[in-house]
Amino acid sequence: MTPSSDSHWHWGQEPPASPALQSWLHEPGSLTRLLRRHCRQFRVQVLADKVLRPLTPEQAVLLEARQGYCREVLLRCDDTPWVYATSLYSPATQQALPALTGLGARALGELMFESPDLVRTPFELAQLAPEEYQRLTNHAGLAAEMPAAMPWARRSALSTGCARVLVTELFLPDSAPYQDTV
Ligand SMILES: C=C(O[C@@H]1C=C(C(=O)O)C=C[C@H]1O)C(=O)O
Repeated sequence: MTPSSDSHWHWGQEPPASPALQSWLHEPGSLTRLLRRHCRQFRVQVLADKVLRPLTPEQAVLLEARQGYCREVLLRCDDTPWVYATSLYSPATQQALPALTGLGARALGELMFESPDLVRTPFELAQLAPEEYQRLTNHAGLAAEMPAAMPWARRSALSTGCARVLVTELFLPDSAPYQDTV
């Protein structure tokens, strides 16, 4: 499952009402850096790092390629998974930025935000439907309880030189700072 290209995720939804969540969803800097500021111990848990072949038609359009790579992680703060993230990129990007492959527990954000020429596209937002959330929790091995409010995700492409990575980040329901009520 690769949410950035999964047609079950309805991108382009209206932003949520909570100001805290709004500010997290629109944070333009490195999310890794922001998360590190909010916990004692930050950890990247790699769920998958794989070649996508063949691509779905939507992935092929997003990547402008016939095959691609997908890294799937949980960003854990003091061991609690706060963010589920996927990164999709093409073979051309892999060649332009070979360090992308085999990053292991090093955060992709730390690699990309090192580049002074890094730019990102405007964020698209999606709120998960309960069945999508259930699918994802099964897939990622997360606690399966249904949250009171469905979580929000954002996606944006990060580019540096010829490298372009489509990053999708889902803010998991927990006692994280972005869960402040309105
Ligand atoms: C894109 C960033 O990096 C984060 C780290 C990721 C990883 O290590 O695979 C994936 C997505 C991001 O949430 C960031 O820090 O902004």
